[in-house]
Amino acid sequence: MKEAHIQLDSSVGAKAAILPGDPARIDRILPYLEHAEALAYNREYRSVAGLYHGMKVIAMSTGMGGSSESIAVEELHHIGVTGMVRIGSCGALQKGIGLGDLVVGCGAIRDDGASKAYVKDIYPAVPDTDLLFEILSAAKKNGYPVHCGVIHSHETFYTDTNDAEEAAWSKLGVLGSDFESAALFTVGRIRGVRTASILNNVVLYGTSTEDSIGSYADGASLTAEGEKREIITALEALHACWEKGLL
Ligand SMILES: O=P(O)(O)O[C@H]1O[C@H](CO)[C@@H](O)[C@H]1O
Ligand SMILES: O=c1cc[nH]c(=O)[nH]1
Repeated sequence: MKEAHIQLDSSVGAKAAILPGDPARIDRILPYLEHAEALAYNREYRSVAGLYHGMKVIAMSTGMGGSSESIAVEELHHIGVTGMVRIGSCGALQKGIGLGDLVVGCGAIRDDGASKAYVKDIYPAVPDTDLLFEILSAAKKNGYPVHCGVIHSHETFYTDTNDAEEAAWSKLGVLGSDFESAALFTVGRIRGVRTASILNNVVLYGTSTEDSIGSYADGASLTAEGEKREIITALEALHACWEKGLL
């Protein structure tokens, strides 16, 4: 039977998945896959499957926010996926993180709602160590600018307190903000799924979030390059784990 939201079942036969937020990003993943086939498009969940150096991989969008992310993780887990890497976008919280630089979370602040629905927020949101190691190895081997540290997953943007909260996290050395990584790490850990998150920085610290995200949507070149970097890094890392029999 097909999963209710992602509309996929275990006949896909993939252990690995890369997870952008935006359904449009799926088109830009396709050139990296062989024998790619469209699978489903229900709500925010658009999926394709293909081969990456012999490894079957699903690319599926998860939409915006921790609740959509948590449903994606649960339903992909039900159909047999054991390794998931988010390829998202973020806003930098530190000067010195350039547009298109990769921000890799070694842990995420659980300022979202979904992860708290699973477990008290004293439980840490951390990625899988093997996937994290392979991500950093691949990014460094390819010469990509990469920053690894604590990231902040928040629930939404337009609250009256968002700017003040981000300034406070910045002072504490947090690298950047997204919406979904904390839910991905938390639900992945609880369900025994390997997860990790690579974020393409689309907002320089101290600049307008809305304008910068608009430029990214319009295909601005530095952030388009960052997106290519995160796709390649995610596929290489998943493949390395798959070859080692970890997925
Ligand atoms: O580009 P994606 O992967 O959606 O990631 C980021 O962009 C969205 C906000 O613009 C949020 O989902 C945030 O996490
Ligand atoms: O500034 C940003 C950009 C993308 N996603 C976020 O959560 N924040």
